[in-house]
This record gives sequence, C-alpha cells and structure tokens, in this order.
Amino acid sequence: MSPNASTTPTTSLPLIDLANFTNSSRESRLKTAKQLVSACRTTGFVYIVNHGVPKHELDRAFAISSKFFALPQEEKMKAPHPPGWSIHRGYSWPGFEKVSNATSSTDDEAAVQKLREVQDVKESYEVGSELNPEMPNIWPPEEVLPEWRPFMSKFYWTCFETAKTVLRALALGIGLEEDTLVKLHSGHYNQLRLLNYPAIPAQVLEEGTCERMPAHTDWSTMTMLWQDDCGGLQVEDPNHVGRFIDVEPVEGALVMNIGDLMMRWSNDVLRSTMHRVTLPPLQDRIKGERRITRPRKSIVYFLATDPDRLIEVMSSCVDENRPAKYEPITQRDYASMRARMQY
Ligand SMILES: O=C(O)CCC(=O)C(=O)O
Ligand SMILES: [Fe+2]
Repeated sequence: MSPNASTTPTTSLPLIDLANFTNSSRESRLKTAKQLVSACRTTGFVYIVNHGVPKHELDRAFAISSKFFALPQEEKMKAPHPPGWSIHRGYSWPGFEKVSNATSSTDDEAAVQKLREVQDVKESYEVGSELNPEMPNIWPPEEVLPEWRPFMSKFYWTCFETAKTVLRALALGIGLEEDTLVKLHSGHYNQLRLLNYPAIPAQVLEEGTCERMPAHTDWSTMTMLWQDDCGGLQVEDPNHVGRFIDVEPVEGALVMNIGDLMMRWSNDVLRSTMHRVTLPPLQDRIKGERRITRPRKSIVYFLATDPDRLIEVMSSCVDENRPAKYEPITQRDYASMRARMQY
C-alpha cells in the first residue's frame, strides 16, 4: 500500500491557548487544563498557541538549523551520531536512522535488513543537557558553525520552560497536584532534535521506495514539535485505525503529543498516537517535471523523566473499573525494555 493511500485531507486537531492557563483565573486554568487532557485522551495530539517560546528564538532555531544542514557533508560528519540505539547525540546522516516501532527484543539481523530495505530520507541532529552525565553532547568543532553550540544548548532550556507549563496543565487536568509530573523531570534527560527532510521526488514517497518518517509512537513522556510550512506530518485517526490525518502547519503553534511513557503512567488514559511524515499535502509544495517535494524542517523536543525515578500509575487514573494495568517502573528499565530497533 502506498504511504498515502488512506489519507483524509482535513486538519482536525484540537487547539489549546496556553495563555488561558498561564495568565488566568483559577477557573480558566482548570478549564484549559481539562481541555488539554480531553484532547490527550482522544487524539493524543494537540496544537498549542501562546506556548511561551519566543518567536525570535524559534526563527533563529530554524535559521541555524538550515545553516547546519546546508553545510557540506564532510563538515556535518565532524559531529557524527555514534552507532547503536543507546546514545542519541550528534548528526545522523540520511539513511543512518531507521525509525520503527519494533523493539530490540525482536532484534535479529534479517529483521533489521528487511526494515532497512525502505530507507528514511531524513537527517537529524540530537542535543541534550550539558549536565546529562549519561549522554554527553557531541558538538561540531567551533569553526564549523560557531553559533550552533551556544544557541542550541540555551534553546534546549527555553523549550523546557514551556514543557513544564504543559506538564503542570496536564497534571491539573487529570486530577493530580499541579507539580506531580514536573517533579519527576529535572530537565536533564530531554532531547532536542533538529530534523531536515531533503527535497525528494514525490514519486519515491508515493511508491514507498523511500520514506520521510514511517509511522511510530514516541518513547517520551511527551513531545513538542515545531514544523515549517511544508507539511507532511500525519497522525492516526483515533476513530479509524490505519487512516491518517494531516497535521497542517499552523502559524505560531506547536504540536504537542503524548508519548508511550506517559500513556503507561496514566494507565492508558492518555494516548500515545501513531504518527508519520509523508508527502506534503498541497500540490504547490511539489514542483517541476520530476515532481520534487519541498525540503522540510522540524524541531522536536522529547521529554523524559529522570531515569531512576519510579513511575507509578497516576492515582487519579485508577478506580474499581480501571485497576492499575502496570507495575511501577523506572524510565531506565522502561527504555531498555522498549529500546527501538532503529540502527
Ligand atoms: O518531523 C516531524 O514532523 C515528526 C518527527 C517525529 O515524529 C519524531 O522525531 O519522533
Ligand atoms: Fe515522533
């Protein structure tokens, strides 16, 4: 089946105005928090406006990202992502990473080869906290792009400020003390990911010979994403397995989604939804006789709890009709159990 075979052309994600949570009455805060949780229970994906990351910082993040990905390959290769699935830092070149939902427990050479027959045509750069002792950052030499390290290491923390507000709203909306979720996230275990999907003939995506990013769920507690105006991100329709809905770029909005760890934490009340990146939905983004799609950039921020903090199913998500489905687990144990067969 071609990756676009069952696409609906509508944009139908809920939109949350975070200003109604940050600068607002108690009543409005609670109402917004409940709206957010309601969206996360159904689609697991929402747009958030007035999210607090300043526009000038986002513009600069996209500009610096474009500058990095436009460098000659040998310059980008001066900060290579290490092999294997356990470290996520530095530059991954097109074809290096293969996203999938397969786990390392099914990891065998034949299965990896099969997945790799269809390459992911994307490149990325992963950045973490400078104080994460387990995954040190990998930076290009300063002369390659002097602004890269100072900007990205600061932008990482700008994103975390917004993430904390969203975590507070989620906690309040799901019936917990407001700081319950924030308390388990020191911020040092998050991941900032700059992505570039190069221009590519539409036909190879239509035929499924290559993919931009195949359908997957995120490993995080939650994810925030900014995309340029190309489009191509899609989420699975909550009412229709296998059908995907376009997440059209919305000016000024981030896209937030629930990850697998939060789904487990919430006793499956909040949904970690399948999503993928495929052809841009509008034909004006595909040009010329060879039907080349526009390149696409996105910036993703994955949130993770501190690795040794115990994740126990949220008390407000358990009752006699919904007993706790999961044993308490640390993020570390969960991550090794769910390690993805990506490389
Ligand atoms: O680039 C995008 O829009 C999606 C990225 C994504 O889903 C991921 O990195 O997990
Ligand atoms: Fe994702």
